[in-house]
Amino acid sequence: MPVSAKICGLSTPATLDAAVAGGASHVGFVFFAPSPRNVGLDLAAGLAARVPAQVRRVGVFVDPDDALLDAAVAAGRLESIQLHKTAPERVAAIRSRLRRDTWAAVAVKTRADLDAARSYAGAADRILYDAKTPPGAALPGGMGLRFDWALLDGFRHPLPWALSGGLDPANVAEAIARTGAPLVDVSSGVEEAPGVKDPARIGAFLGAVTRV
Ligand SMILES: O=C(O)c1ccccc1NCC(=O)[C@H](O)[C@H](O)COP(=O)(O)O
Repeated sequence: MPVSAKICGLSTPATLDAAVAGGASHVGFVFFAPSPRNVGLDLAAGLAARVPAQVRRVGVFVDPDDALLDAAVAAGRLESIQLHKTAPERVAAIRSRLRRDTWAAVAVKTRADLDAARSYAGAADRILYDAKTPPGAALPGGMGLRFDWALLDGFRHPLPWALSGGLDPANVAEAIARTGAPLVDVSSGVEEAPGVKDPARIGAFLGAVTRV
């Protein structure tokens, strides 16, 4: 089964085009003002128009309100909603109201953190395992942090899932081999600076995934 890849935090036509050309299955647009990858509605609309039918547009949010979701879904023509720091009941309500493929991010540092994934069964369509960022960090994701992949050994995933956190062109093949991830997600590992994606690194990441 081929492994799918999401390139997250895209904010320019050139890097979006590199993700599409390299075979990304998903492209992510961040709607979170403190992020260096935040896209406004106009930018999201322009980027969304470049995405071909076979690639899914994912909006990335941190416990969003309905007004932001509605505006972003319309502007970015979002097919999937990725929710960080959002309680299961709220994830379920968003999924029910928007009727979109809905991902719940689970922040992982210890094995006990994985228990949170179970609470999203019936509420979300997919779990995104991501590295837990330190207390007080400005962002709950996109910080290039990795968690111990061995924590996933033997874990019974309650939903379809994806792996993220500190992935890059050099380690993604090992990550897939080690965890069996069906979908991998990257942001800072394909950047030259926070929020500045590098088309060559995007191509290298997707090439490494394709060769698995
Ligand atoms: O990327 C951001 O700036 C961001 C901001 C707020 C919430 C989530 C965010 N990113 C989520 C992602 O999907 C990232 O791809 C994931 O955390 C992995 O990031 P990285 O470790 O930098 O590859």
